[in-house]
Amino acid sequence: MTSAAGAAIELKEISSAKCFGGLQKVYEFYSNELKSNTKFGAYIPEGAQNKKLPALFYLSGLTCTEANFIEKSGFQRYAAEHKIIVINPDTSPRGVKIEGDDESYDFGTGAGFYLDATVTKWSENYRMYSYIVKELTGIVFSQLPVDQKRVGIFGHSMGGSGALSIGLKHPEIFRSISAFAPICNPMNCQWGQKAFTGYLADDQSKWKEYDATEIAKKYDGPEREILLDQGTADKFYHEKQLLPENFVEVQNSKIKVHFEKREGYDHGYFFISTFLGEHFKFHSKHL
Ligand SMILES: N[C@@H](CCC(=O)N[C@@H](CS)C(=O)NCC(=O)O)C(=O)O
Repeated sequence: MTSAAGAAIELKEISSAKCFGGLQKVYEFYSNELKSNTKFGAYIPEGAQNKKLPALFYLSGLTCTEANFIEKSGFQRYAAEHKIIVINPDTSPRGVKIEGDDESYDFGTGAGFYLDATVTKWSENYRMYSYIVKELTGIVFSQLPVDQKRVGIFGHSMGGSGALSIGLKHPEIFRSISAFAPICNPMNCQWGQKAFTGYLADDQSKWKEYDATEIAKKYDGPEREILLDQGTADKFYHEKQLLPENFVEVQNSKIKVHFEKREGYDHGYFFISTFLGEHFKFHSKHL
């Protein structure tokens, strides 16, 4: 979808609250990609009335809706300080009732994995990749005061996988990338193998299209510095669901990874909120 098409989509404002001088909003609309209603958060700092501001898209992890990041991270303080609009979508289609979509926390509802499913049962609705890259960007660029030339992406866990893969696949949209405890090499971990088998069947060439480490190996776009934070007490890191070292190893002349291991931090929002300020500083420098 282009931003012109995005302009025609009607957004319903679900809530709006003043926060650090700006407004934390939640919008809902009917997504043509997800064939269902979907919500997203939009934090608009003070000052956006007069000029267009840079924007950051934040992708959440397994089990999250748009609410987790809005309510638990405290990001609004940094977005207000750096004057950055923050957009955060849901993690899957909702309310579409596909058999099996609620059987586990790591597949189906709350676990869209930011890909376009090819398996028939899921392919009508589970199109989170196209939703983010085409539809949501089209809407945001046409309806919110965003400077399209200054847009970055970040995320957590499954959303970190989405941020790394979408950011590297679309350097023309996203100029800066960072991630908290991302699933870096989904083809080689249980979460990823379960999701990719379910959504994409056995075609490994399709899997590679959504695997950040595989995408990085082939990356030939503009030079990118990536900030990657990983807590050392993260149980999913120890269970080898995240595999950040595999991604770091692929660094080349085009991709430089700032890999920060954070002593004693786990996988949750206390970890995210502790290092969020550094991520905003990082994006602000690159946008
Ligand atoms: N529910 C799962 C873990 C899922 C999980 O940790 N999700 C992370 C993203 S991967 C999250 O952000 N959860 C929501 C929250 O902490 O608010 C479990 O019990 O093992």
